[in-house]
Amino acid sequence: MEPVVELKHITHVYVSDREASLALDGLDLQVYPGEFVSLVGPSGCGKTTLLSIIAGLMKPTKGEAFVYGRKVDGPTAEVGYMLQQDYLFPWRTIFENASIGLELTGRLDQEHLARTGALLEEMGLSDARNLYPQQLSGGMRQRVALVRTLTTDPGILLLDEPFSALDYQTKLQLEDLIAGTLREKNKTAVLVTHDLSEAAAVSDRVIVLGSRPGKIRKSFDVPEHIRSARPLLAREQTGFNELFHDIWREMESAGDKE
Ligand SMILES: Nc1ncnc2c1ncn2[C@@H]1O[C@H](COP(=O)(O)OP(=O)(O)OP(=O)(O)O)[C@@H](O)[C@H]1O
Repeated sequence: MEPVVELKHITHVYVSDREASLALDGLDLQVYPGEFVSLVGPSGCGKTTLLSIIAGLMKPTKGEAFVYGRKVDGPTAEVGYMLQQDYLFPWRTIFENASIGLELTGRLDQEHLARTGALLEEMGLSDARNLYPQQLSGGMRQRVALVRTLTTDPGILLLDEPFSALDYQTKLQLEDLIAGTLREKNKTAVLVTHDLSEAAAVSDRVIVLGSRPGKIRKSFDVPEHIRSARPLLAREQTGFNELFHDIWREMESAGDKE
């Protein structure tokens, strides 16, 4: 099977007036169709840099990134990006916020608008479509951000700590909803998170990065019976705690105990 995301020997150096810092050092990664992969690792190990390179927002200093076999040389509609902050515009209604990607790409037609409505409904937001972001809870706002990302139908979703600003219960509910929705739609996802339990519960594969410079230390395949369960139930499966502790130990030796 061909990977949908492929990173070949990616090295990235940030250069400022005073210094140069090596953020990623010769990193290789393949992500396969429909896979849900999490990246965990100590603060500063290059997770966000990696996502920015896949998204085409940043060119690596060395190495090449491919998406669907094509070399990445800028952002494309095939890759959606969801962040910790929802960046909803306070002056636009929920529907107008959700459909902004369509507007920007000139696809504000009946078919796409109907899809936006259907996605809002799937996310339990039908009643909120004419409200404004400030009238919504954090969890609802992140659901709007997901709808906004999905309206343009990207095959690949990059998720940079989308749950980390939420309270615990909302976070668990949203993990379930988002992971379930992405699997159902057969999307490929790369999630950056500091929460090891979240990584183990939502992913097919958890990749631990080490820092200074950022490199892959180890990749953990999540056993079939855990990954086929919804995230909330995955945490109750036999072997989940062992997997969590194995990832934790790897993180500890990566120099961080988050
Ligand atoms: N614009 C920049 N200029 C200089 N150095 C940077 C820049 N952005 C990131 N870095 C450095 O590159 C390294 C990797 O940063 P990056 O944000 O990718 O790590 P991260 O793993 O996502 O961190 P965190 O978990 O804290 O979000 C860090 O040492 C960081 O200080």
